[in-house]
Amino acid sequence: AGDGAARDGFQRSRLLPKKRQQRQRWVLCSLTYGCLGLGEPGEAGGRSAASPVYSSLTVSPGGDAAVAVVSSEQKVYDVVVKQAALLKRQLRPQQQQAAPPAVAREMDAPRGGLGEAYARCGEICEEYAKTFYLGTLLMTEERRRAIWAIYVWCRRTDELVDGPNASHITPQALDRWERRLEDLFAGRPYDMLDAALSDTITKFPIDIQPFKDMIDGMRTDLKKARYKNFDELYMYCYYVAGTVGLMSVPVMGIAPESKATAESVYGAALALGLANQLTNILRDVGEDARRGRIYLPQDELAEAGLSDEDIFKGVVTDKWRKFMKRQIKRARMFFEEAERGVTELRKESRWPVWASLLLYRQILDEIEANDYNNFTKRAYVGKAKKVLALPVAYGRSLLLPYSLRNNQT
Ligand SMILES: CC(C)=CCC/C(C)=C/CC/C(C)=C/CC/C(C)=C/[C@@H]1[C@@H](COP(=O)(O)OP(=O)(O)O)[C@]1(C)CC/C=C(\C)CC/C=C(\C)CCC=C(C)C
Repeated sequence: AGDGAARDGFQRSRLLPKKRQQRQRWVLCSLTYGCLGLGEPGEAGGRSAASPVYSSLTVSPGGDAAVAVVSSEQKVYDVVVKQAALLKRQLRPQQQQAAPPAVAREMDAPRGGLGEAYARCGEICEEYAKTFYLGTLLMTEERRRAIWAIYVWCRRTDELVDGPNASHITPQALDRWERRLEDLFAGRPYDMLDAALSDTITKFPIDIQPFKDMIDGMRTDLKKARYKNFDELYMYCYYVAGTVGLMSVPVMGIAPESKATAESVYGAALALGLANQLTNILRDVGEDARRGRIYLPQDELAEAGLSDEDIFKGVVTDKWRKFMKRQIKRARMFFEEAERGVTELRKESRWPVWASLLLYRQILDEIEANDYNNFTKRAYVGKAKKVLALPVAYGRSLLLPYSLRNNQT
């Protein structure tokens, strides 16, 4: 169903009436302006109504402005629209309407079965992401357990390509992982941790598509070690991190008092995932290069007069500093885009999101403080700064949703 919908989305975006194309383009501009090297609005080369925002927007042979090649942003935006529509209708996709599996019902006792499965998810989450885990403790029990279950599925998926057995992972293994995902969405979990997610999807309107897309991202990671331009990198970041934002919104919930559209909240969640992943990439340039990987837009590297060899050599030069400044600026734009959306989440869900946003964004400051040496130094946010971020995050979580301030929507 997810694949079909994605195809529909692709077709739809090619055939969008002009007005809708313009509206979508505006929304996407707000997510991407500056991201293609454009300056601030009003700056020379900045965003204007005529700015070519999409890297792959083309003009048809007849000269008629048309979206002949759909950009990654457009494709992802179609997913956002679909996810938002599902949430609005509080409709579960067909796979999720299956009755809870017998195995899950038997396991619903607080200490045995499902209770234990969720507890194990919590332990894994605490082990890998302590600060985030602490943040989830503020959420209602049902939401917290659901976020843990999603976290564990994402972590396991990531471990397939990034963990100790990564060198043995084949596309076939990912196909098997995807079949397992389909089974758990159909109420047939394979193991205890899958059972927690299988239960979660019966409680929240979570769609399978972002999960499938994450697996697709891992497939990309197996075969692709270079990204031609930001459009390609954008797609990769959506697959491995933007998807996490889309999976999380139905659980975190939009505040009942919020006047924001579901689309804009999903857009913000996507932006936060992208911002986190771009930051992760910038922090890990040296580490990735040692594995032969360069998750940076090749065309922008070339524009800056840099080559793969320069990355492998790992010497900080003025060219590198200039290149990095541009990349950091882009990542910060996505964080900014996400901020408004966090205020629209349910009050009790905001703290962990603010905490992760503030902490992850600080990694960018640390890269600057290291004079852009991300080849041999790992940008790291110290304990004191981490601790300080928590009350700041808490303070922000008390703020009124942005859509309620001065009648903004
Ligand atoms: C509150 C919160 C942050 C919830 C998300 C919880 C969740 C389900 C996380 C899953 C993370 C995960 C294991 C993803 C697998 C792919 C991957 C590794 C992505 C990278 C994460 C960090 O990785 P890692 O732990 O290896 O990093 P360190 O090396 O330890 O630094 C990513 C960079 C992506 C993370 C993306 C998010 C957390 C998405 C955030 C967006 C939301 C929660 C939506 C919030 C809603 C609005 C409206 C803004």
